[in-house]
Amino acid sequence: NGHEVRIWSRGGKVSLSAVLQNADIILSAISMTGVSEIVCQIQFLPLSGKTIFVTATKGLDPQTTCTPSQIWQGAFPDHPVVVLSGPNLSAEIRQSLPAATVVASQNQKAAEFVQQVFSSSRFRVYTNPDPIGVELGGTLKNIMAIAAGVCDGLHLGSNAKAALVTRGLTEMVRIGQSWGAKTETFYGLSGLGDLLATCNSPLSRNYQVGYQMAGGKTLVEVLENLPGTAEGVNTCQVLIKRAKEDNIAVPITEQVYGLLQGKVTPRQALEELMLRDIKSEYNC
Ligand SMILES: NC(=O)C1=CN([C@@H]2O[C@H](COP(=O)(O)OP(=O)(O)OC[C@H]3O[C@@H](n4cnc5c(N)ncnc54)[C@H](OP(=O)(O)O)[C@@H]3O)[C@@H](O)[C@H]2O)C=CC1
Ligand SMILES: O=C(CO)COP(=O)(O)O
Repeated sequence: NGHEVRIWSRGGKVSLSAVLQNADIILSAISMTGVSEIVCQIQFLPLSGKTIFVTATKGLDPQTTCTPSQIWQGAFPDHPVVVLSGPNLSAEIRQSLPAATVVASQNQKAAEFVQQVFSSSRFRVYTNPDPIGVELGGTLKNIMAIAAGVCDGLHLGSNAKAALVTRGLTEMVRIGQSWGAKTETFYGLSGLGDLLATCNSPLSRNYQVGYQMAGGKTLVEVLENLPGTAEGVNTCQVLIKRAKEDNIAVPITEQVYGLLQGKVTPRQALEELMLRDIKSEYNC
């Protein structure tokens, strides 16, 4: 959009301090494993008092189970933090194909500023006042995308896929409700929207993990050749721990966890889900 953009990565030659100097917006798109470390580094650097942080990471911190925006906000309580999340497969964005996304913050003015900065004829940006809901949508759908990859890898058909994605959304809503997110957020772009994109696209790394494991590869073999991060693998571990503590039913996540741990085969995971106690659609 004609803005001055400075990019930093740990392998580059520019210093983090020079890149951040007087920035209106600092957008972090690093994988979950690096978030706490970068937050710590930035805490010691001089920033403009007006800087807005935007976080695009989709994951949960293994130690604290915090979301990335909670980590940023905890470290920078006087700066607005905005979550950017949506059905945004990067290979399609790179081709200038049209896409939409959500920017969410407790600070409405900051969200509107970020919306203005990022909106273009190829990228339609909506604001939302529920950052935790938007963030959890993008994060939890990664587990469902692994399951969807398994479903397609086993050639289980369209009925099975529709059932999985729909029950996956129900599971995401249940977790979100327990963590203080708004239910309606999960029916928007950052929830259902991202779920549809990643559960149906081989471009999704998380989908690829499930698809290739259904084809007989181990997790280690899949990750060796995967381009980039499949956040769902770590998110699944963190969520299992947190769901146990909070007593939330997460049947699909449990089967994905068993699969990733090598404790069940894709077919066994399917059987477990199909043979659960029969119940009302409204019950978990
Ligand atoms: N908000 C959205 O709509 C979307 C969000 N995402 C999310 O964005 C995040 C990144 O995805 P993606 O770019 O595909 O992943 P990649 O694995 O391709 O890239 C991860 C990046 O994080 C950097 N990184 C990791 N650890 C550290 C660290 N300790 N210090 C500094 N940098 C670090 C890596 O640096 P290096 O190259 O040096 O290893 C790399 O540049 C994920 O959480 C993903 O889920 C993805 C798509 C859309
Ligand atoms: O979050 C994404 C698109 O919205 C990217 O999905 P993957 O991380 O599964 O590739």
